[in-house]
Amino acid sequence: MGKTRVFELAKQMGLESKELLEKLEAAGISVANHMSVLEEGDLKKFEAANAPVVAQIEEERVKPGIIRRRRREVPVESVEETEAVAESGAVAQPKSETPAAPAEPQETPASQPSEKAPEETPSAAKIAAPEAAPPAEPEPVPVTPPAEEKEAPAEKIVAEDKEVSAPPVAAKPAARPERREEKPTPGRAKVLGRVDLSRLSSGPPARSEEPQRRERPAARREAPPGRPAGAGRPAPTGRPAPNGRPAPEGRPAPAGRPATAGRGRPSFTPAPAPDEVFTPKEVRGGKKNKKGRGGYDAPGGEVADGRPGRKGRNLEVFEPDRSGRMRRPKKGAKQAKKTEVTISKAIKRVIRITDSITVGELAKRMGIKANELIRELMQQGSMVTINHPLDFDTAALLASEYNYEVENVAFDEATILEEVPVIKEGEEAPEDLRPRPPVVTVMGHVDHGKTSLLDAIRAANVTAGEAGGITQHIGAYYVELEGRKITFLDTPGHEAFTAMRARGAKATDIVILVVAADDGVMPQTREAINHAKAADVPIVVAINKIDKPDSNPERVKQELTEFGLVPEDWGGETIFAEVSAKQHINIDQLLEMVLLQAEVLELKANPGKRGRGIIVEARLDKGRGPVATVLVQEGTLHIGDPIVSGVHFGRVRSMVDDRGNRVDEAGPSMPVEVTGLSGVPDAGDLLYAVEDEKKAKDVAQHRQQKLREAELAKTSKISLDQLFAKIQEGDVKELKVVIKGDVQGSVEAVKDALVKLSTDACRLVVIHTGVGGIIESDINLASASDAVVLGFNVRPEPKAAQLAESEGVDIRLYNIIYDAVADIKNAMEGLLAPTLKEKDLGRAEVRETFSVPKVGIIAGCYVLDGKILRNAKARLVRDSVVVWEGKLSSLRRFKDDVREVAAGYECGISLENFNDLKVGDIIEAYEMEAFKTLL
Ligand SMILES: Nc1nc2c(ncn2[C@@H]2O[C@H](COP(=O)(O)OP(=O)(O)OP(=O)(O)O)[C@@H](O)[C@H]2O)c(=O)[nH]1
Repeated sequence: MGKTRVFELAKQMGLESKELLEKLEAAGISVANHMSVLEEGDLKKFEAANAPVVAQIEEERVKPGIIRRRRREVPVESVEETEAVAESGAVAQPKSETPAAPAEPQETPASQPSEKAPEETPSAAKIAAPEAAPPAEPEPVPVTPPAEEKEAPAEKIVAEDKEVSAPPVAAKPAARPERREEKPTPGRAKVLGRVDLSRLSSGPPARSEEPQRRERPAARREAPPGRPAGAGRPAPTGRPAPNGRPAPEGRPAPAGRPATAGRGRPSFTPAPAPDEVFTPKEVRGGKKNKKGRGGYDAPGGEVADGRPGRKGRNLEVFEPDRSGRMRRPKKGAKQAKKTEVTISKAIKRVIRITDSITVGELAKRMGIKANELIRELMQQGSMVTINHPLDFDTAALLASEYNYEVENVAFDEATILEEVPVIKEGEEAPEDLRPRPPVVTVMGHVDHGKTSLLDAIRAANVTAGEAGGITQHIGAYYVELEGRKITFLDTPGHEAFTAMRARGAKATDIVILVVAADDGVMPQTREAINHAKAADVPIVVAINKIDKPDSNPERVKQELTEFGLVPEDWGGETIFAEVSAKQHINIDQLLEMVLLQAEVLELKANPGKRGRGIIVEARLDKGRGPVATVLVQEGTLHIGDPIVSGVHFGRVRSMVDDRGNRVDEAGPSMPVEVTGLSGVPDAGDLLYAVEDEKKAKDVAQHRQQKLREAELAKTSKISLDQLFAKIQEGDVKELKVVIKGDVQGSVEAVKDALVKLSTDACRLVVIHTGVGGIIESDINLASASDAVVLGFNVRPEPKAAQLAESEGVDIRLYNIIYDAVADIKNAMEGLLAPTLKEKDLGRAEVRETFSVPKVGIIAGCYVLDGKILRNAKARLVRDSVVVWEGKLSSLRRFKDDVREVAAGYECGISLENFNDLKVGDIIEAYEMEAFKTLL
C-alpha cells in the first residue's frame, strides 16, 4: 500500500485530520501535519495502539457525551475479556438494570437480523482486522431465542461492569447475540477506525464497503430493535439511566455494541453511515460531528429508524449540549427554566393601554423599532409619526400582528363620577325628583338693555328681600317670585353662553331675548336667536324700552316672526313680555312668563345625590385661593365634599351664595361660590363631588394625562379638506356653515346657493349668517356646532383668528360667491383640489393720509405686527370688511423706497389704483403658499 498521508487516513477513519493527528501523537507517531506521510510501520504501530481505542470510538457514535466516557473505560483487552465472560455464560451478576428487561422484547425482532448477522460476521472477519477473530462467537448469537435475550441484557450489563473492574470469568452467550444485532450500528463506528487501518495495512478495501451496504439496510431494520441492546450497552458504563430510557425506545445505534460488534465484524466499514447519521440528528449532531465525529454519528444515523425513540432521549441529552457541554443532571432544571420564561413572556405579550397609545410607545412595549411600526401603518394607508396616538382598536389590530394583545385599562372616570344617589343606590325613582328653578340667560343686541334688565330684576328682588342687602357678584344669582325661584346667569350676551356650550356644557334652561322696542331686530339679535336655537334652548322675548315714545312692540313681534318666534296671541308658541328695565315696568310679569315656560319644561332634579355643577366663572383670589362660582345642577353640594373639576381637585372648604351668606349646602340650580379647589377651573367645566379625595385626585390626574395626549392628537374640527373623507366614513351627515359677508345681499345669495348643494349623503345647514367681520362669537358658535365659517369680503378679527386657530375651526375666505359654492361642492364630492393658502405677513394701520400730486394718496402707516413687504399682496380692511385688494404701488421709509418694513416702524404706503384710504384702515400684507390637502 505504500505511503498514506494523514488526511487520507483520517478520511478513511471518518475522522478529522486534526483528531487523527492527536491520536497519532498519542500513539507515539510523530507527524508534522495532515499532509505528512505515514509509513507502513507507523500505520501498524498506530493500528496496534488504536486497537483499544476502537472501543472508545464505538461509544462515541452513540452520542457525543456518552462517547467520550466510553473511550477511556473500555480498553481492548477488557472488551475481549468481557466477551469471553459473556461467552462463558458468566451471567452471574445480578443487574440493577431491570429496566433492560423491557428493552429485550424489542430486541426480539433483532433476532431476525441475527440471521443476517452470521453472514456479516464472516465477511467482517474476512475483511476486517485480525481482531475480528472471534467471529466464531457471533454464530451462537443468532441462535439465541428472544426469550433468552431478555436475560441477556442484564447479563451484559453485569459483564460490562466487570470489564471495568475485573476480568469476568463467566461468558454470556445470550448477551452476545444482542450485541451482534445491535452491533451492526455501533460496530460500524468502531470498525471505522479499524477498517481503515486494516485497509491501509492489508485489508481489501473494496470489499469492506460492499458488506456495509448490504448490512446497512439490515442494520436499519435491526437498529430499532437493536436498541434494546443499546440498553445493554449502558450497562457496561454502569449507567442505568440510559438503559432504562432508550432501551424501550429501541435506541439502537449508539449502544455500546461497538465493542463487541466492532470486534465481531470489523468488516463494517462505517463510511457510509455518516450520511444517515446526519439526517436524524439534524443540526445538533452535525455540529458536534464537525470535529471528526461525523463518522461516529453515522451509526446513530443509521438508527434513523429509531429516531422517534431517540427523541425522548435526545431531549434530555441534548439540552445539555445546547448549554455548551453535556450535563445530563441539569436537563431537568433547564426545562423548568424554559417553562418559566414562556409564562413570563405570555404575560408580557399583553399590553395595557389607556384608551390610546403613541406609535413610539407601542413599538417600545412590543420590543420592535418604531420605524417598523410606522412602516406597517404606512402600508395600511396611515401616515403617522412616532408621536401619533393610536386608538385602542388600531393598537389592538397592530399588536395582534406581532402576537401581542392589547388590553384597555382605561381609567373608568365615568364610574367614579357616576352620580350615585347618596340616599339609595340604583335608578332614580321619580319620587326622588324635585322641581328645580330654571336657569336663565339674558341675550340681545348691544344697548338693548340686557344689563339694565338684569339689574332691574335683581334690584327688585333684593329690595324686596333683605333690606340693605347687597348682592354680591358671583356670576349668577337667583330671585324669588312668590316663593318660586329663578336663577339668572349674570353674564349677558351670547358669547359667554356659547363659549360655555362650546365646552360641552349646557347651563341654561331658558333664554330671555331682549329686543329694544324702538330699535327692533338687529344683527346681534339674530345671532342670539341662532345661538339659542343651536343649543335647543327655548326663548322668552322681552321687548324692552316700552316706556320710550318711539317704541313699537308690534314691529318687533313682526320682525321676530321671520325667525320663527311667533307670539302666542298670534297663534305661535313664543312667550313675549313687554317691559321697561329702566322704569321697572312688567318685570314681575316677565318673571311670571319665565316660570310659565319653566313649568312647560318640567325641570326636575334629585337633591339626594352627590352634587354636580357647572363652573360659571372662576378666578384666583389672593386671600382665598381659587374661587369658582358653581351652578349646582344635580344633587346637593356640601361643605367638605371631595370635589373634582377639570384637572383640579380638592374639598369644598367654603360656600357663599349670591347674597354673601355662608351656606353649608347648595341644591339644584343654586349658584354658590366655592373655595377649596387646587387650581382655577375654566368656565363651563363640570364640578363633581366624589366619594373621597383620592378618587378626586385620580380623576384629576387622569384628565391631565388625557389632556397631554389630546395636545398630541390635537385634531381640528370639521374642515372642508376632510369633509369628503368624513362623509365617506359616515362621520358627517350634515355640513354646518356660518356665513359672514360684507353686505346682506351677498350673504343671502351664498346661503341660497349653498343650501341647494345638499345631497342625500350630506345635508348643508347654514346655522348662522351675518354682516360684518368674523368675530369670536362666530368662531365659538362654529366650534360648538362643528361648523365651518365662510367669509365674503370680510376678515376675521385678530382675536377671532386666534380662537379659530386654537379651536381648530376652519375659516374660508372668498371674494367671489362662485368660488365659495364651488369649493363646498368640490369638498362634498371629494374633489377639493389642493389650493393655495394665504399666509399672513403683517398688518399696518393707517395713521394719516397725504395727498401727493401725480401720485395720489399716500398713507402714513404704523406696522402693527409681522412685516410689510413691497412685493407682497395686500388688502385694505375697514371695520373688518375688505375694501380693496391688490398690490402696493410703493413702500417707503422716509423718502427711501424699501423692500420691507418690520413691526413697530412707520412707513408710507400707496396702493395700486386705489386712493380711498382712511385713517384707521388696516393694510394686510400676505402671500399665497401651496396648501396641501390629503384628499
Ligand atoms: N328708556 C329706557 N332706556 C333703557 C331701558 N333699558 C335700558 N335702557 C338704556 O339703554 C342703554 C343701554 O342699556 P344696557 O343695559 O347697558 O344695555 P346692554 O344691552 O346691557 O348693553 P351692552 O352691555 O353694551 O350690551 C342704557 O343707557 C340704559 O339706560 C328702558 O327700559 N327704557
